[in-house]
Amino acid sequence: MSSKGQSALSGLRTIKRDWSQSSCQSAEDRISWPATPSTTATQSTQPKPDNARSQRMKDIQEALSGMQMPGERIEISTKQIAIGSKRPLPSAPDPPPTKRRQLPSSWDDDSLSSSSNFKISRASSSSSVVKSTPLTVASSSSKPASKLAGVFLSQEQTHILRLVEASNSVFYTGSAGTGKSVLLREVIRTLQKKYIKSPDAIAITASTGIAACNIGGVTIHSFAGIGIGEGSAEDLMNKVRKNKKAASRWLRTKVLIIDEVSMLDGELFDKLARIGSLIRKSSEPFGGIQVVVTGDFFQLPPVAKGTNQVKFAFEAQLWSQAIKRTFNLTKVFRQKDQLFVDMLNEMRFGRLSQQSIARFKSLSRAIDYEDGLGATELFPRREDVERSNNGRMGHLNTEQKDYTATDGGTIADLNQREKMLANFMAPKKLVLRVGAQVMLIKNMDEMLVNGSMGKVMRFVDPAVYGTDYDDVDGNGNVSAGGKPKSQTKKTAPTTMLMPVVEFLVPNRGRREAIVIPETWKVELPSGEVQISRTQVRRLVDNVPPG
Ligand SMILES: Nc1ncnc2c1ncn2[C@@H]1O[C@H](COP(=O)(O)OP(=O)(O)OP(=O)(O)O)[C@@H](O)[C@H]1O
Repeated sequence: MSSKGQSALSGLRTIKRDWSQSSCQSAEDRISWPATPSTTATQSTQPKPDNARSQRMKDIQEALSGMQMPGERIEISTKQIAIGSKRPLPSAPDPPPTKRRQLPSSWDDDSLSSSSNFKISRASSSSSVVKSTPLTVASSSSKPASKLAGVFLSQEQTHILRLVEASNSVFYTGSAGTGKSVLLREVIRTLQKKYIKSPDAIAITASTGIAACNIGGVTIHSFAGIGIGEGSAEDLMNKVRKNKKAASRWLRTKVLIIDEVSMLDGELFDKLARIGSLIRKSSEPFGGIQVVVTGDFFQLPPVAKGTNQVKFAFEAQLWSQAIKRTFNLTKVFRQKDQLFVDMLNEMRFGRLSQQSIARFKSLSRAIDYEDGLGATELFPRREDVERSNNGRMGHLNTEQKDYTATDGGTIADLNQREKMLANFMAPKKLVLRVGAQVMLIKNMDEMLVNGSMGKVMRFVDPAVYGTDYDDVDGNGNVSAGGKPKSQTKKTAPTTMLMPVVEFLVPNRGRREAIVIPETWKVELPSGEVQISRTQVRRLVDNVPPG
C-alpha cells in the first residue's frame, strides 16, 4: 500500500513498517508466525461482567465526558496558563448527556511565574495537539531546554522541569504520547543531580509495581511502609513508626514522585498526605515534602475494593492543598498522523464518532508485513498472552532452549515475593525457539530499546560470540555504531547458550545482537534489594498492557 520511504504512522495509509533500509528477508528465510485466532480468544477468555464495576465505569465515562481536565485547553500566554471552560472535542457528533465532575479549584487557574516569553499556540478545537514546534528551541528560561539522548524537551516539558527543580509541587498530565514518561525521567535525573549528596532525598514511586519498575522505583505502598494501606491514617502512622526504615524514609525524603497516579485511590492519597504530616510534625500535606505527581486520569482507574466506589486521587480532600500547580502536556509526540491522533482523542474521551468507528473498523484486515515480523497482538490478561504465545511457539519445529530465571532479594514472604516478581515482565521460565518472534523488554542502548522486535536466529556460546553486538546490514556488513566481532569483548567460557536475535531497528535496517541475562530488581533508596530476577531480557512477542 505505501511506497518505500514513506514512514508508517497509524496504519491508516500503510501497512508497511518502513524502517528497513536494507533488503528484507527473503520469503524462503521467513518462518511463519501465525496470528492467534481472535474468535477463540474472545469466546474462551471473556471475563464475566461485574455489574457494580461496569456501572461505575459507565459513571466515570459519563463524568469524564463532561469534566474539565486541568489545562485541557491550556493556554500559555505571557504570564499565565488559563484553563479554559470546555474540553476540545474532536468532531464528535451528538455527544451523550454529560455529568460534571467537581474538580479542585486549583485546576482552574495556574500561573507561570518563571517565563516571560513562554508561548505555545493554543490547541485547536479539532485536536488537542499543538502543532509540532522545533524541539531545539530553548524556552525563555535562562537555562536551555534539557536534552535527553537525542531528544530535546519541548517548551512545555522544560517549563515543568524548571518548576520542579525550583521545589514546586506539581501534577502534570497529558494524553498518551505527550511525553509524560520522558519528562519524568528527566525530572528524576535533574533531582538526582540536585540532591547528589543525599540520594535518599528522592523517593521514586508509582501506584503499581509494573509502573514502579518502569521508572526504577518502588510502589508508593512500599515506600510508605503501610502494607496494603488499610486502616486510618493514624493506624498506618503507628505502623510506620514501628518500622524504623520506613519512618526514616519519610523523614529523609525531600521529593516524593508518584507516577501513574490515575490508579492511586483518593482515600489513600489523603492517608499518605496525613501520615507525612504526622510523622514529620508539620501541618502541611505530606509534611511539606515536595510532591511530583503524573499520570493520565483517562487511563486505568484505581482498583475498586468490594462494592465501594473508587475515588480518584484528584478527588482527595488534600489534593489541592498538596499540589498547587497542574499542567496538561498538549504536544503529542508519538503520532504524527493528525487524523489518527483525532481518532485516538475521541476514543480517549469515550466519544467515538460514527466516522471514526467506521475508520477503525476499516483497519481490520490480515496483515503481512514485508519485514517478516508478524503484528503484535494485545491482550488484557496474562493468560491470554500465554495462550497466544504458546500457540505460536507450537507452530515452530526448531531448536529450543529453556531459560529459568534466578530470583533474589530480602523479602521472605512467599506470597509477597510472587506478587512482586509478577510485576517484572521477565517470566520465571522462558522457552525460546529459533524463528520465534521476540520483543526486547529492557533497553540495551539507544537503538535496541524496550519494545524492539526481532527474531531468534540461533543460540550461541557468549564466549564465542562476544557479549557486544554488531550492526549488520543486508549484505552482512557491519554498519556505523556496531563493532566488528573481532573487537568485541569475550566473556568467560560458559556452557549456557544464549539467543542471537536479529532486531529491526528504525531507519537502521537490521541489527544482530546476542541477548544475555539481565537483572530486574526493586531497590529501596538505602540500596537494599527487596526482590530481584535475573532472566534473558526478552520475551516471546505478545505482552499484556501496562
Ligand atoms: N521532547 C520530545 N521530543 C521528541 N520526542 C519526544 C519528546 N518527548 C517525548 N517524545 C517521544 O514521544 C513518545 C511518547 O513519549 P512518552 O512515552 O514519554 O509519552 P507518555 O505521555 O508517557 O505516553 P503514555 O501515557 O502512553 O505512557 C516517545 O517515543 C518519546 O521518545
